[in-house]
Amino acid sequence: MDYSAAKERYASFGVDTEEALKKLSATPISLHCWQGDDVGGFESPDSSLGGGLAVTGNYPGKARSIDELRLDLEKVLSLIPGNHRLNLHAIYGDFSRGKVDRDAISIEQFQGWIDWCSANNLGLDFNPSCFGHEKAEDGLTLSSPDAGIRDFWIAHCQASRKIGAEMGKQLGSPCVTNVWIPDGMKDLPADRLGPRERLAASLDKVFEESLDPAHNLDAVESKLFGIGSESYVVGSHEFYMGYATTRQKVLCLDAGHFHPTESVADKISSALLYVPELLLHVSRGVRWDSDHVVILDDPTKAIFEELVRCDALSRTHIGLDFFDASINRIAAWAIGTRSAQKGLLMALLQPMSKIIEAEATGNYTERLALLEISRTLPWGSVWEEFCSRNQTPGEGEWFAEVKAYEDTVLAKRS
Ligand SMILES: C[C@H](O)[C@H](O)[C@@H](O)C(=O)CO
Ligand SMILES: [Mn+2]
Repeated sequence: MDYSAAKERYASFGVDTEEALKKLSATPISLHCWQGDDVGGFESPDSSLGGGLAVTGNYPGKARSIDELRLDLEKVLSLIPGNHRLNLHAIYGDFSRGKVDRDAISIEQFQGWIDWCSANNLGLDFNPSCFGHEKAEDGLTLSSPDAGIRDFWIAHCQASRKIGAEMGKQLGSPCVTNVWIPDGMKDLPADRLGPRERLAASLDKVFEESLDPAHNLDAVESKLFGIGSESYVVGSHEFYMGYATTRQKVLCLDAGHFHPTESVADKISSALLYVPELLLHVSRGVRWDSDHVVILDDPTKAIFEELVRCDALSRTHIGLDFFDASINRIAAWAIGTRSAQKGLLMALLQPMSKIIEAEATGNYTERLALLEISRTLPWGSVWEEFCSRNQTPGEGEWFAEVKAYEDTVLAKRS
């Protein structure tokens, strides 16, 4: 079906496709840099991941330097319609002028990224990297019983916020600086309270300096468990829900950080009542926090439906969090980002006024019927129109471009 026919079909359900396209266009997705090199970073050539994170696969062509990562990101951006952001971890700084430990990083290591983002019309988000470091080897950082270890990671997170604020200032768009720590225990802890008290105190120190929210927004991310923290995670959902509520921080919901049967979408409306803003890490856990590439599955669609139904797009920062080294990494980025955008578009195209009217009048039969009917409305034609208006390849075209890039660029990386 061509776009004008699709537009008419949607209009018959009271949906304005132009309005949906406008909203989709105004919603950036923050592309996570770490899909490009399996969360390696550029601190040292022999970096190890740690922190309960795992990347499997050995597909050829991973980015080995900042230049290669930027080249790959430029390719990915050409395959994704709209204007977006880059989400950088601290380990992706430019350390070519000499190693700087995490507690001493400054804007110096990140100015190159700011300049590149500015040239590519991208906003920038940031994350302290509290893993893959000798001071995180026992799996404890901000909640460690060792004050020296805590102070080191507090300094790293403080430095990261300042870098985030400078990124936001220079690029004219607030940087979301998201704190995630791996802290937890493999086996049953005797003391669950102490580490949480220490984490809250450490975070209060991290956030002590007030920074202009026009430049930096603080986010905190919970987790259910990781490899080596199966029995106890200090920064659990309840911990951060309480922390973000009492300190009015941005709450990060990672779709892989909950029990597989829990609905992340259902958490959105509750969290919005208590925290100022949300950060999403759109991800796909397969049985656990496996960080599979995002696809247009039901949990992903449900998250975007909730954002639209809660009218929460202006209070939500959408980021991605997956890393798959078993498939072409450029394709992984393109599939995941385009799927997130498609999920959002589908949600924006739902005949909500009719569905809400049915619900308000107690007509639950019509509500269910409309939800089912909306699944087969021609959203794909509206998506193709969005790609074409943004001079990006449509569904039938983008993969050939990835293949060509693999042959001409990735295959030459040994
Ligand atoms: C790289 C990590 O995925 C990221 O920092 C964090 O967001 C996470 O989800 C850890 O499981
Ligand atoms: Mn995450």
